Amino acid sequence: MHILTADEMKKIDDSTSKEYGITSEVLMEQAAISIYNEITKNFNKNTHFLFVLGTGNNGGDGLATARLLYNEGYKNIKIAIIGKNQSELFKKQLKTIKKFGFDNFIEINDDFKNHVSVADCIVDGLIGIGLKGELKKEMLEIINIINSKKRGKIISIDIPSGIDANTGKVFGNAIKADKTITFGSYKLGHIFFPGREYSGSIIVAPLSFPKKLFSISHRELVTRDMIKKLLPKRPKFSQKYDFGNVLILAGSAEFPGASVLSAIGAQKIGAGLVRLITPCSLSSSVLEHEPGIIYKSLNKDKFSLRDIDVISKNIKKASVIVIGPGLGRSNETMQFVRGVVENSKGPIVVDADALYAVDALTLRKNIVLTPHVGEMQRIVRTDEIEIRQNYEYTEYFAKNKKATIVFKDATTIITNGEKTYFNITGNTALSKGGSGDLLTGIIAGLIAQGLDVMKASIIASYLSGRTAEIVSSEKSEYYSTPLDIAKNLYRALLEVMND
Ligand SMILES: NC(=O)C1=CN([C@@H]2O[C@H](COP(=O)(O)OP(=O)(O)OC[C@H]3O[C@@H](n4cnc5c(N)ncnc54)[C@H](O)[C@@H]3O)[C@@H](O)[C@H]2O)[C@@H](O)CC1
Ligand SMILES: [K+]
Repeated sequence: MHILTADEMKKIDDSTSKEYGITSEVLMEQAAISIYNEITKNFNKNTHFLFVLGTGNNGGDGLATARLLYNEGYKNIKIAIIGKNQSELFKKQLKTIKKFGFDNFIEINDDFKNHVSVADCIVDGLIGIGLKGELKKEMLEIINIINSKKRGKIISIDIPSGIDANTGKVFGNAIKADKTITFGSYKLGHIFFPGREYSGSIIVAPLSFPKKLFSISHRELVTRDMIKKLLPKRPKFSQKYDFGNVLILAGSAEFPGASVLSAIGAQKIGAGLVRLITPCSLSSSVLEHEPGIIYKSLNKDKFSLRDIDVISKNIKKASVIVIGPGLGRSNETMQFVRGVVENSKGPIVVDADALYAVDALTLRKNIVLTPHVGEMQRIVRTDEIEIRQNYEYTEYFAKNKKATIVFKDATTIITNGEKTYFNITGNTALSKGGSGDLLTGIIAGLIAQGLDVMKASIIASYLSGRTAEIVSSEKSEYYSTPLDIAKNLYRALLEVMND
């Protein structure tokens, strides 16, 4: 599913009406019917509704929904309207609902708090994708009153009022919805925090927008359907060399564990051969976890440039190289990283400590960088808030450097600067040392099976996140470890395969 900016949505709306003859009135009626259907699934005719509406088309959707409910015998409906400049569609909807006999409009005065507290369901149609700048004071006060409500549910139309549809940022304050019903497709504000949290559960009502118009956006959400289509095939008539050869250059005396998790990740996702080379010896821990991993130690503390000669055959044979987990950041090791990248033309996953060498590397599209927030912040030299809420930085960097980036965060961004995918599976079970090393291994294991770096990164991000959700539903997000996730990867895989 494509993910849109507010402008892209407006363009689609415009084309649907001008080129395809499905007018904004029709779309608004469809929007209202979809909200009505959702409401009537969950609330009966005795429900006390309060519609809190602005005077733009978001408010117009609210008026049309209230009218549908009223017309079907939902009698306990109050409508509060905030603002003066009514859009044309809002004006029409106001006339229409009055024609149907509805007249229970309430004022925003001292009584408003009481109306809010007795409502079983508040429908928020204050502002949708037309939000401009910081919220006006009156709007802020209303949102504060609604958010301090102790009981009942809040449903937002299109996007919680106060959330910027392009970034997910809160403009002053925003409605904390239990559910949001949006139209056509997700907006960026639904999938980036804090907007993602304020939206509650999200329902996308398709309306009659022609599907092909959505290709206006180069951004997509990673979904299970997508993963099902992308998973590499495993033909029966095959052998291990058909599933690729992963070379993992990782670990140091100080950080031995990371390399093991990467190797396990590559193997458990189906790579034919996984070869792990570490500077120091950790044979018992590798073999304990997975005897199938081919393991070699160079019997030293850390990698340095001259090790390239020792492993050059392995570099040549590899279908993909992983470099970085647990390497350490000494100058010698950074030179080693550069040497490996310069000595290979194939795909490389550059992670963790190896990311410290990025400035000195000549990148290319088949090199994947997998930074977390701190690493990304350092790579693009900006502050944390900017980088987490501005996917465009990441896209720009990928385009400029001609690399593929997997920016690991609560909403993961996977981009080569031309196409961008957002993954929203996962939870805090992944906010632990080691989960990045595992992800890196999974990405490499998929590349080894013949996928391009973007596809491999999309699948790996989805599966590791989904496995974290499955495992933590039994063991909690506190308890679940990267090794638990590695060992349970098959459950997310089977879920996709059997879907
Ligand atoms: N785009 C589409 O394809 C469709 C849009 N529809 C609805 O139309 C909405 C967009 O309508 P509009 O473009 O009229 O815009 P909105 O109704 O989202 O917002 C405009 C209103 O918000 C107020 N406002 C904006 N910024 C403010 C701020 N900082 N402080 C206080 N008030 C502020 C404006 O004064 C105006 O009243 C969508 O969110 C959706 O609900 C639906 O009817 C279905 C089809
Ligand atoms: K809204």
